[in-house]
Amino acid sequence: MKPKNLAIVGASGRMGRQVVAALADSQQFNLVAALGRENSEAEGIDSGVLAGIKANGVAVSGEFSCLQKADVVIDFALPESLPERLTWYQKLRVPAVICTTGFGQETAAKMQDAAKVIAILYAANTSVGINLLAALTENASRVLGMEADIEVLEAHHTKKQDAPSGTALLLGDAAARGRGQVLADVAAYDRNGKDEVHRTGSIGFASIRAGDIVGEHTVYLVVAGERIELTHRVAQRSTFAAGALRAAAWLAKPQKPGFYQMKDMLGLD
Ligand SMILES: NC(=O)C1=CN([C@@H]2O[C@H](COP(=O)(O)OP(=O)(O)OC[C@H]3O[C@@H](n4cnc5c(N)ncnc54)[C@H](OP(=O)(O)O)[C@@H]3O)[C@@H](O)[C@H]2O)C=CC1
Ligand SMILES: O=C(O)C1=N[C@H](C(=O)O)C[C@H](O)C1
Repeated sequence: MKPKNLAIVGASGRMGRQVVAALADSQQFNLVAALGRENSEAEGIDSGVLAGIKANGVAVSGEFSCLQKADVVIDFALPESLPERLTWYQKLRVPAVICTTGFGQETAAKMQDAAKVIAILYAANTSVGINLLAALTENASRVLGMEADIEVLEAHHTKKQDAPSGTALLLGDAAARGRGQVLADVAAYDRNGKDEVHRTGSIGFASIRAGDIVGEHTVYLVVAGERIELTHRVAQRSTFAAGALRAAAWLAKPQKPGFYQMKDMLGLD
């Protein structure tokens, strides 16, 4: 099959560099644009060199109009400018795998609007294992019902800017759905100073930020006398890059405009 033209947004970041490195020997994709923040220190530097591989001839740029060359984009940039980036994807009709976490309701609504025009796959975590864990969590929560206390613990590196992680929210959402709740109604993010430290039926979140932990998540489902701990650990960031490329290949098949998640690609529903 003819290789697809791929653009990476957030090319200079920890994850962007992993994606660029993973493309070095790709038969599936041609890297056609490596985008980032305007006036970034990385602007003009070869994205291959930045990624620690040999030069690939694609320099980091802040010029989003070059997305017109792309069949699909993978976005691993930060949440602040995600609304503007979504406007570009929509305007240039480029399907997008969005991997950014830490954005609010308004940006989430903007993503749903864009998905009326283009295909968007949103993945808070592109690893296959986490998406299986979400399915297991939903199932366990369904079986245990309101009898279980459910808590999500996540651990990440000290450079991570959002908490709880997008993945913790994905898992909390799966747990809530499993027992017929809406996460926003039952989430407990901060218990410090609260009169009622644990509310029955709540889903609690706790975050660790330490050293260079790539990404670890555990869902606790605790009933009287026993507990289940569903844990996933990522050993290296290339796991996320591989998942994002798999999602991009699926989206560029192409898929119809719409909002997709990893579970759609993996056939988990
Ligand atoms: N879905 C998943 O599986 C995963 C998701 N993530 C998420 O991906 C995001 C990035 O993580 P990580 O790579 O560690 O973060 P980094 O801080 O290392 O990288 C962020 C990147 O975004 C760029 N950027 C910042 N602001 C803008 C902007 N306004 N426009 C375009 N680009 C911008 C930065 O450019 P510059 O260098 O110039 O500042 C940099 O290239 C986070 O939200 C993280 O939670 C992370 C891992 C896995
Ligand atoms: O910022 C990170 O590093 C990660 N972010 C994602 C999240 O917020 O869930 C996914 C992964 O755990 C790594």
